[in-house]
Amino acid sequence: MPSSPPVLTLEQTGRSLAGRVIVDALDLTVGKGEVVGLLGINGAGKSTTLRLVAGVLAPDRGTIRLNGVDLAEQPHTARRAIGYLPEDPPLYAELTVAEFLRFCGRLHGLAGARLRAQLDRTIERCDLGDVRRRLIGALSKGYRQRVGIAQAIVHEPDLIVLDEPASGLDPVQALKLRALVRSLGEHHAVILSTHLLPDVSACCDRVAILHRGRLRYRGRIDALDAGGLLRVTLARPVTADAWTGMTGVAAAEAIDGLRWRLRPQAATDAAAIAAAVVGRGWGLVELRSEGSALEETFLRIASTETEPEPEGAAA
Ligand SMILES: Nc1ncnc2c1ncn2[C@@H]1O[C@H](COP(=O)(O)OP(=O)(O)OP(=O)(O)O)[C@@H](O)[C@H]1O
Repeated sequence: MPSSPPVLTLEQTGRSLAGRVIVDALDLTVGKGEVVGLLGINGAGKSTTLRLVAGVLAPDRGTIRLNGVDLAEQPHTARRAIGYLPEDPPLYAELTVAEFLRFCGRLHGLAGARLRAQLDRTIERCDLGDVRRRLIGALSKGYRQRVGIAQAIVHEPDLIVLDEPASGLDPVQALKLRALVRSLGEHHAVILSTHLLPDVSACCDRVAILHRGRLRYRGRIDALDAGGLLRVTLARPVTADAWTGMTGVAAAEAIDGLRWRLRPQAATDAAAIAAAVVGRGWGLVELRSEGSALEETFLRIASTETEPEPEGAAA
């Protein structure tokens, strides 16, 4: 957890559109050096939240502060600290990658040697060197997403806002993109929206689960990873009592005589549990992860129709 004050602070932020409350009572912080994932099903309010954060849509209640500056009171100062990749990146198909990024840098007030240096740095960070002279309209979806991210970071903003950055990418491109987001999180505050659990597990430090416009859960990813369930298949039947006291087992539930669902005390306990089962001669047939606590939490929240659930760990 970063020790410096948050780059982004939302306090009881909300917005209605067309007479309907779209997001409400959002309380969230994002600090330098962390990636926060905003997770939610289609229509949960992720894009609306990010539009508010990026300053392209004004909240009608609550506040949003960038480095302590109220986005509503000083929009120009606050927005200088933001880089935004919307769901549909605003790219100019008829420009080359370098031309487009130079144009974006100028819009953010960069010029001369500083602009050239930032251009080179951004192209290198986003791995766009091979295509810098190619027309954007001729690029693959994966490269276009990278150009979208490049335009969001060319001015070195404190806060990077990414709306579904991995959407529509093949698995290889998605992996590369997650690595890029992870690296951006080392020096910036990053908030990204997604409905993909692997995105959150792979590149976020914290997750905020949004459902029907309200934040229903905020917590650290490592805390959720620690609670993942294990499914164990044995060659011989054992009793529930037999699991009691085994190092690393927090709870055990029988699926049938030979299959068990275990909750380990920590992710690293899976190896210890496997060793203990083998040591007891129970005939270990299989031990595998059965969905993470993140998945469990997300699916539980996403299946609620009306009343908000109590919040999980506060971020
Ligand atoms: N300009 C608007 N006017 C009226 N309703 C809107 C407007 N923009 C968004 N909405 C509604 O707000 C809700 C949340 O939309 P939003 O795009 O923020 O969700 P999302 O979580 O990003 O969804 P997705 O994953 O499908 O992109 C939806 O029901 C949407 O129809």
